[in-house]
Amino acid sequence: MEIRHATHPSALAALDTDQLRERFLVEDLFVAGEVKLVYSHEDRVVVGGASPLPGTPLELEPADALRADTFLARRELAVVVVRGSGSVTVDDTEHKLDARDCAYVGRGATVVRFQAAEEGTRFYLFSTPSHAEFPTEVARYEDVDALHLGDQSTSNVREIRKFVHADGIRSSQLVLGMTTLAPGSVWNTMPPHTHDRRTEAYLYFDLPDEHRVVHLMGEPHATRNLVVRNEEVVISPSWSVHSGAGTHAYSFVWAMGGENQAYDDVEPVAVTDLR
Ligand SMILES: O=C(O)C(=O)C[C@H](O)C(=O)CO
Ligand SMILES: [Zn+2]
Repeated sequence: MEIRHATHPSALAALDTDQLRERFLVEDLFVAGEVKLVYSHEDRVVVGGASPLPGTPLELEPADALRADTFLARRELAVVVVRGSGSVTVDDTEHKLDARDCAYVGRGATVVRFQAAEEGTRFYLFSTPSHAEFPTEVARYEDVDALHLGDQSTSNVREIRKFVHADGIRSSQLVLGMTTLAPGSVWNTMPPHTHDRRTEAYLYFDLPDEHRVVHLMGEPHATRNLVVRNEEVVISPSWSVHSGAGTHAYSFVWAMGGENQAYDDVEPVAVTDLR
């Protein structure tokens, strides 16, 4: 498991492009036949990718950094299928998942196993510390209500689906959903925002290989950008704006952990105040 330390916002100005990417961008999360994990000290979130080959399941193992016998001894986990289809087995129960479906696994589950039903299946993992037990649940993409946001004139028509949240699948602190841009729309999260009480990670997916998302981060008065490929993650500390424009439409999984689960507890930043 890779470890990433927390960053004070004042450090940002001195970071060159490579250093900025090393701290906030997670590349190469999906490697065939492997589970890859990155532990961030920003709210102690873990992002990961499980990419099993058909017929060879992969298990979620505890890592040294957790000092625990099982990965979920003191944590909770959400799993989203970003490519292909398969299943997640939690202890003795197998949950079949299609593309874009989400499974929540609560604290205390001992065995979590990923199986691919087809070549190229990829499971995105997001985990936070947990101080209470909640049951394992599955949210099917098609069954989750879509919130329609944005406008064609501002190139940000998009659908937001909340999977794990205060009024959906219950959790200790984890909140997760998915946003999909309409064809021709490119901007997410406009106006951008910060949320001092939560760290957030965006996993961009369904972006053609020859396209990129230019993701804005940093304090609103001093933004920096990360050029992001398909299936890469940006970690946004609580002080960082997060918003992006693609050279093509795309989807992303947004996931948060921290002080509260209030989706609306944000500090919006007017576009005209961005620098
Ligand atoms: O496009 C959007 O707007 C989003 O998806 C915003 C995210 O849900 C978010 O940043 C939640 O804090
Ligand atoms: Zn946010």
